[in-house]
Amino acid sequence: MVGTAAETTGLAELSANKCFGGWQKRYSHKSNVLKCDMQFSVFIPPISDPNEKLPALYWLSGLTCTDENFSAKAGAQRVAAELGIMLIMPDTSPRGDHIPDAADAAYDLGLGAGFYVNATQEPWHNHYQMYDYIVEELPALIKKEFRVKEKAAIAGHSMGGHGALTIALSNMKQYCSVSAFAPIVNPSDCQWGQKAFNNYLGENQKDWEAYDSCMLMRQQGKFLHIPMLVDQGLDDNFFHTQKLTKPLEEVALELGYEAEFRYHAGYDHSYFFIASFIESHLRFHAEHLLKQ
Ligand SMILES: N[C@@H](CCC(=O)N[C@@H](CSC=O)C(=O)NCC(=O)O)C(=O)O
Repeated sequence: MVGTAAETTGLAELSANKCFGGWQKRYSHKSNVLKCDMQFSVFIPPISDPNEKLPALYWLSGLTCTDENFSAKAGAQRVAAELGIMLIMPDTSPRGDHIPDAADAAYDLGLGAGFYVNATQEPWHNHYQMYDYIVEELPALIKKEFRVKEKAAIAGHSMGGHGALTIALSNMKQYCSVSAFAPIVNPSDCQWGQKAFNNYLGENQKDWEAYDSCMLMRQQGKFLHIPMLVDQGLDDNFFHTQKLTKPLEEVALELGYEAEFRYHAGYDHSYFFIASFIESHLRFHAEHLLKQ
């Protein structure tokens, strides 16, 4: 189907590499939401029945990443091919010379650090609408260009784990399952999150609650449930300082929200950690994706 609606979406294929019987591909397109050209990567598993809709998993990457870190480093394609899961890997911020960046080009604000929020503050709000891009614009494009099942799974790492959890907890009917590696779960109470939220959302901390997993689980988790898996390395140097994983587990325990939190001795914050456990995340999501 790719290419048939290229004129209307501005979708262009940048690269295609055969991989485990499927295809690793990269596309660019015009984003109306972010007001810039964006790139994203996909892995399309080997397809036996072209009429069947593919189960799809969105992967949200962390600070400094593009759409390419996960496809190059996580080693997810072999198991995604076996399970027949399509992987969709967006970029982490709007891109281009006209896009505002941190004044000092800091790695934790601006380009590569969109935090999956809809910014309300100058100079960010005109382009930094990553929440709407991930929840609405990109899925609409994917559904137009590929045959995918109605509900997707969503996963991510660190800032991307925060994105996956907040998006899933706010849109439990759109996603079938969520998982995260070393997610920032309480951004309102750590340096990375406070810096981003002060800049993108302003000083009123009430406006931060819609993007804080702990707060969202308290608000939504009493009434609704989405299957959740979280992995955390115990040698992760950001574990305590950036409020990764543990505060959300505490809320889940308090509410009786069923979710699996796993801690792994010796693992750090890197893609080596992700590569070590990505297979079980894919199998976890496959179970829920294939129920549709
Ligand atoms: N450069 C920074 C840390 C940057 C970093 O560790 N980025 C992680 C995500 S951290 C949270 O969102 C990452 O995925 N990097 C890309 C990679 O391919 O490893 C520092 O020096 O502290």
